[in-house]
Amino acid sequence: MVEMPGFWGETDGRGFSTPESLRASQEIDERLVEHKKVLEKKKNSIQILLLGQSESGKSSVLKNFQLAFAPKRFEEERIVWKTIVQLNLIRSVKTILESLQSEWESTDDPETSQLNRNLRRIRLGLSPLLFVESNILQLISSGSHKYRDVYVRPGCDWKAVLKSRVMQAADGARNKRRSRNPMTKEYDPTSILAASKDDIMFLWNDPGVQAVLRKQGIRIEDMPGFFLNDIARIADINYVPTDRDIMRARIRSLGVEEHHFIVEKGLGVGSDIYVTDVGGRRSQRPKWISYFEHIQTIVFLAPLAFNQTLEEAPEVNRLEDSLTLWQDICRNRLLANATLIVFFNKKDILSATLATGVMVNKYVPSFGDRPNEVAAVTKYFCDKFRAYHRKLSPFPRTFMFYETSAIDTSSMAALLVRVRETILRLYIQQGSISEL
Ligand SMILES: Nc1nc2c(ncn2[C@@H]2O[C@H](COP(=O)(O)OP(=O)(O)OP(=O)(O)O)[C@@H](O)[C@H]2O)c(=O)[nH]1
Ligand SMILES: [Mg+2]
Repeated sequence: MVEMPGFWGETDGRGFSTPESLRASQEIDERLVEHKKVLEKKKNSIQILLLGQSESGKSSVLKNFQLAFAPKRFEEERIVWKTIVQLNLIRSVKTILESLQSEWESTDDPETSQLNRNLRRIRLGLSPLLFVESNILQLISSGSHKYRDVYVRPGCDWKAVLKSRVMQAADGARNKRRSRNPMTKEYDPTSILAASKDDIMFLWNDPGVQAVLRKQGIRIEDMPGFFLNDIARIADINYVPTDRDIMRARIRSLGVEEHHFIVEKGLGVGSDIYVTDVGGRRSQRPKWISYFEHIQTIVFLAPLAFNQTLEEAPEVNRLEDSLTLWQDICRNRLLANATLIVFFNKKDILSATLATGVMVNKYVPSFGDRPNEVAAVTKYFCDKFRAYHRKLSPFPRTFMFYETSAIDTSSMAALLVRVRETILRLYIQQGSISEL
C-alpha cells in the first residue's frame, strides 16, 4: 500500500509524512472539530433583554426560561426560593402588624383594645421570626428596609450566599451537635414559621384584623409575593416550594443582571441562552441604555393592568406608563434593528379583575363601550402597542406579541420554546446565523 504524502506538513524526502507532520495534521483536525462544535453551539444561542415597568413580570419570565431550558440548574436553586417565599410571607405578616400598630395607637375603643391585647401577645411570639428575617435581609440586601418587598444588593451573588447558609442550616438540623451552632438557625425561618403557624393564621383570618386592613385600604392579597392563603402548606417543617410558588415569589430587581444558561433538553441541547434582566422602577431605567447597543431581541413585558398605578408614582396609571415606555423603546435609534416582542402578561389577574365586575372604561375612558371582557381588553392593549410600533419604529419591523401568565409554568414552557424558535428563525433571516 502506498502512503500518500502528508498534506499539511513535511515529508521525509521520499514523499511520506513525518511523525511530526502527522501529529500537526491531527491537531488541526481536532481544532476544526472543536471550532465546528463552537459554531454549532453559537448557531443556536439567543440573547434577550427583558424590559418593562416594575412588577411587570420580567424576573418571572427569566425563571420560566430557566425552568423550561435548564431544569437541572433550576432544581438546584429550589432551596433558595424556599427562603424567598418564607421572606415574602414574613413581609405580609409585618404589614398586618404595622397596620394594627397604627390603628392601636389611634384609638381607645375597648373592643379594639381587647384585640390589641391578643395581638400584643402574638406580636411578641412572632419576634424571633422578625429577627431571622432581619438577619437574612442583612445578608442579601444590606438589611435596608427601603422597599416594600424583598430586594437584593446588585452584583451580590445572593443565590450562592443564601444557598450556603440554608445548606448549613440543613446540615445543622441533621447533626444535633452542629445544630447548637446559632449561625445555622439564625438564617433559617423554617422551624420558627412552623411554630408560628397558628398565630399567623389567626392574624390573617381574624375579622377584626380584616376590618382594620379594609379601613386602611390595605389589600395584602393584591401585593406581589402574597402567600398568606397558603400558610398551612408553607409554614411546615418539610415545606418544599412548588414551581408555581417559585414563580409567585417576589424579589425586586435593582440594577442589571446578566444570566447565562445552557439548554439541557430539546432542540439545541448544549446551546446558550443569555437573558439580561433589569430593574423596572423609574429610577432604574437610565441604567438600561448601556445594554441597547448590540442587543438583537427585546422581550417587553406589558402587564394587562388597567386599574393599577405605579408604586413609585401612585398618580400614574400602569397602562399609561407602559405605553410611554413602549414608545421610547420603539423610537430608540440604538434599537432600530432589534426585534421587539411584547408579552401581555398577568392575563390571569385581568380575568380575575373583570370577574369581580370592575369596569375598564372607568379607568380607561377611551375603552368606551367595548365589551368588558378579557378578549376585548387584550385586543385594546394590543392595538395600542401595535399602532405605536408601526408609527415610531425607525424602519418597518414585524410586530410580535404573546398573551401570557408568567405563573402558569406549563403554558409558559410551551410558549418559550416557540419564542426561541421564532428568534432563531429571525437570526437566520437577518443572516446572523446560517441554519437551524
Ligand atoms: N398572578 C400573576 N402574577 C404574576 C405574573 N407575572 C408576574 N407575577 C408576579 O408579580 C410579581 C412581580 O413580578 P416580577 O417578575 O418580580 O416583576 P419584575 O418586572 O421583575 O419587577 P422589578 O424587578 O421590580 O422590575 C411577582 O410576585 C410575580 O410572581 C402573572 O402573569 N400572574
Ligand atoms: Mg425583577
